[in-house]
Amino acid sequence: MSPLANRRFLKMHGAGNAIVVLDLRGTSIRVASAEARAIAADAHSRFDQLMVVHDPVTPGTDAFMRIYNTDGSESGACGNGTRCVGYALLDDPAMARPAENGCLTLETKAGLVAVKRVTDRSFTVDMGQPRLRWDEIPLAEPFPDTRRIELQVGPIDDPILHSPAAVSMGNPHAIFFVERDPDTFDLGRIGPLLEAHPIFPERANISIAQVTSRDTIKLRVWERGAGLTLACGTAACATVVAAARLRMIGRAARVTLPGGELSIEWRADDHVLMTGPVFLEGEGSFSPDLFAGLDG
Ligand SMILES: N[C@H](CCC[C@H](N)C(=O)O)C(=O)O
Repeated sequence: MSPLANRRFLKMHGAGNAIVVLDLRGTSIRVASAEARAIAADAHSRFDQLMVVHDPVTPGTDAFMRIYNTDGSESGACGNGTRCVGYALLDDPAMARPAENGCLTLETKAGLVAVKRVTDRSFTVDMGQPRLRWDEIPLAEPFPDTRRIELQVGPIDDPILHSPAAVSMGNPHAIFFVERDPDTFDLGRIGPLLEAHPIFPERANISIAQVTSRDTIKLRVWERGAGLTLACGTAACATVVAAARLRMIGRAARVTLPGGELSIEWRADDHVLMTGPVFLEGEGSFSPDLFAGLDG
């Protein structure tokens, strides 16, 4: 039987991004991709991202966090999920442990992030520094200027979308800036075509953004490994960085997504701060049946 059977999880969302939080600290259990897919497929534990909390690896950090998408793939970052983990490790009766001045340092395979409570249902995450060089994003070709890369959708002489910005927040993002409402684009059709485009050796999250003022952006996202979601924290961060690099905004903006609003600031020290809501929907435990017949 899977060691995940009967383990407790929190069902949450961050601005509509469906998140499941699982605490595996004190165990050597690792979640296999097939197990993550099985959890995502279950109505009670369906998620856009599964956030798994493990014992800390690097001294001075509070936990190591593994992040799984709906398709079982792993990501180095998840902004909305990190806020939910902040709630779980600071406020959940079973998961909470004392934290230095209410701030947690979490490690992922992409680096360190820090999360703290702002109010009982709002958290701020220091998402670290954006990665802007082509080989850090990564891209398959050496674009010297990643503020606009050569990629387009639609007829060569009249593209529907073209020249996206490329940014990594620990995970790869391509952001198309458009003049009209992002909702008028069929991202459900365009997203999967671009997610797996050869220019993105690790695939990519695909965003369509409209800068609506010097400090407001309307954003729609097709997420790598999860599809259309109601919000994507790292995409919001990547979009603010990209828009600031293109001088379309200052260094801070309110980003409106279908599931809610996130406040993003690209601080002068190059760290990107994201503030947004968390919602606890409930808790549950994984039925053993979920993992029946899974190999490995
Ligand atoms: N799908 C993303 C991970 C989750 C990002 C998103 N949910 C967020 O809040 O940042 C990826 O594979 O890079």
